[in-house]
Amino acid sequence: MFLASAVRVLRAGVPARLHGAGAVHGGGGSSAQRRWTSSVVRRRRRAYYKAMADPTTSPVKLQRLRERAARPQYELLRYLAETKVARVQTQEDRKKLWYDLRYNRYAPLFLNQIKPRMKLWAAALHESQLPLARLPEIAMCGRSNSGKSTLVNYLCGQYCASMRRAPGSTTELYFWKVGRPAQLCLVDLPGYGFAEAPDEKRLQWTEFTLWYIRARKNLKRVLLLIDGRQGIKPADREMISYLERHNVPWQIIVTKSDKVPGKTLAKRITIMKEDLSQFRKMVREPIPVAAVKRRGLETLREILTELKVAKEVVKDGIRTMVYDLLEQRRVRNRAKRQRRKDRKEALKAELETKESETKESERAESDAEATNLHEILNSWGPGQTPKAAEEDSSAAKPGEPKPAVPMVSISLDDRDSQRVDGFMASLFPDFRAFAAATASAAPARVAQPGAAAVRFGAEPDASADEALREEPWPADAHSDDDDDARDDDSDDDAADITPTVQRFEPGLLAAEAKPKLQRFKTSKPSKIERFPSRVSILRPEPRPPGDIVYTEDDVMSPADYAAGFRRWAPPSPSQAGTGHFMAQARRRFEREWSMELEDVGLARAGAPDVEPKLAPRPSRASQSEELPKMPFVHQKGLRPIPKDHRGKSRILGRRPAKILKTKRVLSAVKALGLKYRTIRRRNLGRDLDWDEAKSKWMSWYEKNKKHRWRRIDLADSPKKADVDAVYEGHQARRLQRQQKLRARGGAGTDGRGGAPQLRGGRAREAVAEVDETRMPEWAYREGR
Ligand SMILES: Nc1nc2c(ncn2[C@@H]2O[C@H](COP(=O)(O)OP(=O)(O)OP(=O)(O)O)[C@@H](O)[C@H]2O)c(=O)[nH]1
Ligand SMILES: [Mg+2]
Repeated sequence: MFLASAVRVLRAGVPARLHGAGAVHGGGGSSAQRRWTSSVVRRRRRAYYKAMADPTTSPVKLQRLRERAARPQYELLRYLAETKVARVQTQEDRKKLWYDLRYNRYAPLFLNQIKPRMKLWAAALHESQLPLARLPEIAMCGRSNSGKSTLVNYLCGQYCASMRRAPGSTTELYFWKVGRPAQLCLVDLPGYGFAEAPDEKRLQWTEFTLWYIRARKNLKRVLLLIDGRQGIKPADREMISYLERHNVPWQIIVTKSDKVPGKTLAKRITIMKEDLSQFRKMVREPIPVAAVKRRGLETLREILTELKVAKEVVKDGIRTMVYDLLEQRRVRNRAKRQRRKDRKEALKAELETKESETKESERAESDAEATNLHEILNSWGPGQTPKAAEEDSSAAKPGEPKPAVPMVSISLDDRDSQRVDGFMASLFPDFRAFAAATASAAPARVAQPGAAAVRFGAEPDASADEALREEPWPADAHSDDDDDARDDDSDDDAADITPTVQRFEPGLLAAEAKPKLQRFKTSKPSKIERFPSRVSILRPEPRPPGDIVYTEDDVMSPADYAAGFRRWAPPSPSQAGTGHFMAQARRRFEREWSMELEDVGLARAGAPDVEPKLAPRPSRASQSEELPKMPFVHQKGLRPIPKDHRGKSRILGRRPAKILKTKRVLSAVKALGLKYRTIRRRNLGRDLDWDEAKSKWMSWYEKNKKHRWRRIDLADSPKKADVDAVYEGHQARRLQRQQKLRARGGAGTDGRGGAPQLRGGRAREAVAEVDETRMPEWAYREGR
């Protein structure tokens, strides 16, 4: 009695009783209970430590012992008890679940949308088939049959991705856009490990999946799905180390939690946490979910909602939401470009103001000079620099003849040109004719803005003109250092008096008057980098050649071995065994990535990479006549294709599907379709029993849910109290039936508690009565 109650407490996994008044921590409960529990735990721990010390213990056994001895985290137990993710334990919970699944509408809130749309965007098995990197992507990754497609479906409350009991249902990368507007992309990856597919295909998708995970830039997170019943397997560890190596953020989702008792699940997750705490790219702790029971998905939805794309851009007082990564990037780049442009313009404006200031000051100086031009010309003598002339003029005696000026450089602007022209003409009568001749001889003489040089002299000299042409006019006679040298040169010219007159040309000056802002010219890149039109890849890394599955990071070095790390990886190649390395790695890869299947042992036995353990039982047909080994439907019937005739025979159909499991339909009612007959009834409820009315309601719901949601909203759903009554009725009838069977079976039971072995007419009777969905497990097993 006491033992039973203690077991019930443990099974229920109720934290209040277990820990608050707990069996483990003490306090509350009877002392006997406390002693009993702790001694069990102590015994288990002792067994675990002993097994650890023993080097011959297999890792599987060690793991099992560790799980038994582990103490589950209190928070986890609490979470499981609150969310009811784990296997149901009480009748009340079972009832509630049954009701929820049957009658509660499933319209989850995900990405702040009710039952968001789920649209297939692309199915890819090659780089060129990948969709544009427009949305943040979340990849579902895990071994085959771990429930990836199911999770994608149930997260959105839709049933778009195909799910199957057999592993290998997903053979391509499926990109599902979620939401309207789409805000997230869920990627359903094919599973690794054993799958019902040819080896070549399997390796192809594994390789492409690995490449995708490594190279996709907008992959925000990888959800690594672990089957709650099996825990982390070597293949999962390999995947984790792969993700760590390539810096991909990941987190673990423990699926099919509804199949594991709460306490076992809590222990398993506690151990998982302990083992995985060292990995730096694990973004969150493992989350248990039971997708088909719709439990524990809310937590995951919240986490994924954080990763959705929805950026707010406010411009000119208008708020816009951007639901696209590329658009986001474009907006960001545009803003960046605008900032750069603004900065450039500010700099330009600053420089212009500086330049105009200098120009102003120069003009002020030149104006001052121009007013004194007559005085200067009168005061300067030949062969003198203006400076010397100034010095001389101070010492010159009044009345003495002043020397002529060989050359003067004066800053002028085009308004002064007329004045200068007239002035020169007054000085030299033949100035105009000479200037016209010079202009026609050398028309393109470059004049500099803000500065004009005037040379005075008796005769125009061709050689001097040549010299002038060679020597460009100073760029800026007043500011640049290197132009001082040129000034000196012109002084030398002045010394061997070759005076010549150069006409000041206002037109040229005006054309060149625009300041050239050379320093703002940025060198443009020869090739403008654009977004790639289809794929975006983090690095332009080449795909690995088809055959290489392992790199040196994948192997276990002797140092690793000594430290006890990465025991699951193949050993690194040695001097002696280099040639065999790849073959060995491949073999190991194949072995480790094959998974333990839940209930398809038959398929496993036939799989090419595993030695068949059991010979398949010869069927009656094969005993009587020899069937061809590879039957193809041929023109002339079922026959194998002869090797040498390949290509000549016409294949009309595919090989028949491989049967993984045969399930006997024991319910005659169901087999004959009596209950679910399709005869149409006009009756809207009268004369129908509850089951019929309910199925009618459900079919009406199915028919209307797509386009007439409002009608459904307005209609009432079945009342819980009625449903409860029906459920109770079910249970009672079932019990009755079982008792009847037991009583009738009597001697016919197989000694295992009431599984009857009936023959002939009685068996048929029983078959007609027993509901198939409620049959115990033994009824499905092979050979019964
Ligand atoms: N009880 C239970 N069954 C589940 C759960 N999730 C998935 N399953 C079942 O597991 C089986 C496999 O599911 P899938 O979603 O096809 O698995 P998968 O990982 O996509 O498999 P592959 O595409 O072959 O890699 C289906 O029969 C599902 O009903 C769960 O949370 N609870
Ligand atoms: Mg799938």
